[in-house]
Amino acid sequence: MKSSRSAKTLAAAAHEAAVKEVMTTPKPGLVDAEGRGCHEDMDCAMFIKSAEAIAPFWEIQAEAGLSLLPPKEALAKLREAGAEAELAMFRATGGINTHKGLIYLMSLLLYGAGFAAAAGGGAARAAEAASLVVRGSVASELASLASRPPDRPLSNGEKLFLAHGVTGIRGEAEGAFPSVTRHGLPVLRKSVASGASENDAGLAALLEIMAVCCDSNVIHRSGFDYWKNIYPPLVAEARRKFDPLRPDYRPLRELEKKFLPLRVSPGGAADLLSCTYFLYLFEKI
Ligand SMILES: CC(C)(COP(=O)(O)OP(=O)(O)OC[C@H]1O[C@@H](n2cnc3c(N)ncnc32)[C@H](O[C@H]2O[C@H](COP(=O)(O)OP(=O)(O)OP(=O)(O)O)[C@@H](O)[C@H]2O)[C@@H]1O)[C@@H](O)C(=O)NCCC(=O)NCCS
Ligand SMILES: Nc1ncnc2[nH]cnc12
Repeated sequence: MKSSRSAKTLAAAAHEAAVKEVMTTPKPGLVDAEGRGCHEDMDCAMFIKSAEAIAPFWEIQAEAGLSLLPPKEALAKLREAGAEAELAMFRATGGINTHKGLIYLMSLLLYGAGFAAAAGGGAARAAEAASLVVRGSVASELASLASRPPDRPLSNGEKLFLAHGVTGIRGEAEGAFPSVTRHGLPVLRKSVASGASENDAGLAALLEIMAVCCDSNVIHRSGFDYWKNIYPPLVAEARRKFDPLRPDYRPLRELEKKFLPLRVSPGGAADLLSCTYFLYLFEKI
C-alpha cells in the first residue's frame, strides 16, 4: 500500500507550512496578512509568490529521505536542489531574499521527514535525521570563514559568527531544531488541543521560538547588545501577556511598535515557525 507520507504529501505539507507562517497575524516586525512589519521591500503577496516558486523543489528533498539515502550522501543532492530553489525564489521576488533561510531549513527537514516516514518515527526522528546531514560540516564551514577570499563577501550570519561566535541557522539545524522540537511545536500542539485557533496557537509558538532561538536577523539588524540585553525582556513580556485561548493582540502590536524604530525583524524565528507548522502537519499525515 502506498504510504500516505509520500514525497508529494510531504512537499504539500512544506508548502502549506510556509503559507501558514506568512498568514499568521499579527507577527511583531514581520510580514503578515496585515502589513510589512520592518520590511520596506517585502509584503504578503511576495511571500506567497516566493513560496509557490520554491514549492516544486520540495519533493526531491523529501524523496532523498524516503529512499533512505545516507545523510552525508544526501547533502550534495539537497544542496543542489536548494541552490535551484534559491534561484527560483530570487526570480520570483526580483532579487529580494524572502526564504533563503527557509529553503535550507525545510530542505533538511523534508529529508528528515522522508527518512522518518520510511524508517519509522515522528517529528523528533525527522529533526534528528535532518541534523545528521549537516552535523560536522557546520564546524568546518565556519572554520574556513577566516580564510574566505575577498571576492566572496561574508553573509550577515557568517560575520556574526566571526564577531560573536553566533551559529544562527546552522547551529539550529545541526542541533536538530531545538527551538522547534522543544519549544515551538509543544506550544502549538498544546494551544490547539486547548481550543485556540491555529492562528493564535501559531502566534504563541512564534513568541516561544523568539524567546529561545539565536536569530541572526535580529542581531544583524539591531546589534548584538540589543539582542542580548534588550530583546529578551521585551519578548518575555509579550509572552506573559499573550494568551492564545483569550486572544488580545495588543501585546503583539505593542512589541512591534518597539521593534519598528530599530527595524528589528525576527526572520529566523519566522522560518522556525514554518518548520513548526511543517512538523505539526507531518505528525497528522
Ligand atoms: C545556510 C545558509 C542558509 C546560510 O546562508 P547565509 O550565510 O547567506 O545566511 P545567514 O546570514 O547566515 O542567515 C541565514 C538566514 O536564516 C534565517 N535565520 C537566521 N537565524 C536563524 C535561526 N537561529 N534559525 C533558523 N533560521 C535563522 C534568516 O532567514 C530568514 O530571514 C531572511 C529575510 O529577512 P531579512 O532580514 O530581509 O534578510 P536579509 O535580506 O539578509 O536582510 P536585509 O538585507 O533585508 O536587511 C530570509 O532569508 C528568511 O529565510 C537568515 O536571513 C546558506 O548559506 C546555504 O547553505 N544554502 C545552501 C542551499 C541550501 O539551502 N541547501 C539545502 C540544504 S543543505
Ligand atoms: N513573515 C516574514 N516576515 C519577514 N521575514 C520573514 N522570513 C520568513 N518569514 C518572514
